Amino acid sequence: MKITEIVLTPIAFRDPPLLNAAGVHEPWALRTIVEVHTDEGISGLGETYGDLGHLERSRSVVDSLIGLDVFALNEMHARVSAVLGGKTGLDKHGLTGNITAESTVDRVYSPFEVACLDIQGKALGRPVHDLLGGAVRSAVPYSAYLFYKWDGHPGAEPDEWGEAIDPAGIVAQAQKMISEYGFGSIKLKGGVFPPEQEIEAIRALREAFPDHPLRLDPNAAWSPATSLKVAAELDGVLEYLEDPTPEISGMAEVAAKAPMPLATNMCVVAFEHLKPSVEQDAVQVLLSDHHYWGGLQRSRQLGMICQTFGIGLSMHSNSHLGISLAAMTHLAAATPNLSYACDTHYPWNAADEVVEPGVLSFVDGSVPVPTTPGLGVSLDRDALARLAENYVRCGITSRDDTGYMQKFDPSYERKRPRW
Ligand SMILES: O=C([O-])[C@@H](O)[C@@H](O)[C@H](O)[C@@H](O)C(=O)[O-]
Ligand SMILES: [Mg+2]
Repeated sequence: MKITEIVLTPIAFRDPPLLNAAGVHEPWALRTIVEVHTDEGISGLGETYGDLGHLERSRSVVDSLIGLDVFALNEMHARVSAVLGGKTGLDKHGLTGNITAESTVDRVYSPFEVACLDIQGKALGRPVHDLLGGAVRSAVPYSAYLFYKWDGHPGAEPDEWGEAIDPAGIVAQAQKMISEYGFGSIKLKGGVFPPEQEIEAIRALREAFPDHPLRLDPNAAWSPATSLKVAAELDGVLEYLEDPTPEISGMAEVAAKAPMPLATNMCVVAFEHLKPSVEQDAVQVLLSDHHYWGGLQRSRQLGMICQTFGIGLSMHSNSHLGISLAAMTHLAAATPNLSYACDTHYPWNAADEVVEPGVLSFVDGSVPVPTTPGLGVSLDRDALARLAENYVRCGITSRDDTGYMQKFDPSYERKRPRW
């Protein structure tokens, strides 16, 4: 079954003013929707980043993939690598860590792989998780992903989530999200306020939700010494502490004395980072993410590597829509050692969905695994056209949380570590 055409559509969807260690989310989040068509009339979907650099790199490989068999995924990876020729991508916001030339290939390749698995599944009449070894769970648990936030974008009406800039606001946000989605675990995005305030927020969450596992992720905003102080304060409270400090060596220094496991989606983001991390025992839980670990099959291989070295497995998320949610759910369903509830930004962006309703839903904090052929989702063409129009009109071409924050606070600087 040969690839005859590939269509890449950049889109923009509304995003609330979520605060993080790099600044604040802009009013629009960007993604690219990938459609792969074949000579047998079967098409597949992928979803990836929308930043211009990534979009251009993705566009640059399209011609080399035309004519390829949709089962020839090793060859597809090799062709993407050959076209990119060692180019390395860069995230302006810097929240996804040390991107390398190899992981740039994996990032570009990923949505094409997902679309080909969607096609393979449709051709075989089997869901994508069957192509990954079969589901070991019928529903995938996700966590409530809390953010400090403003009540709305400056100059606009307050959004439905309201303000969250202190422990009471964070607890109220958790209550709303958990009552709507039923999540059974909670992650707080930190690195926004001085660590003492974020410790207070975690304590308030513990009091309000005595049985929910809790995580805190300051995106490397703390020095190793600050990280160890926070870790000692939150001993027995966190299931893991995510990226307290920059770099593998810094994480190793903290991990040697911290009472809880350390997790990352920043210092180990490419296969070449695994060896030094394992040698230094820097990370006890890895957050996988098929968008940058080279698609679903490579993420399964990552799962096996983690199992081999006794590293726990969780899943990272950026702002995303339903094609990504479907892919994440199939992958998590078919990854036996994925023992933590996955992250998802979905509640923040669900209002602008690009797939037809009915397949994906949250039941008690979990997404029931789709059982129909392929990913199980199809595009809502009207929504795609609307979101593509947003992209053209919104004027944003690369996510820039720091630049957006500086519009309101010109003295704001990005510092890592800040405390
Ligand atoms: O969207 C955000 O602000 C997050 O901070 C995101 O960019 C991170 O990549 C991510 O969710 C994380 O877990 O570090
Ligand atoms: Mg993180």
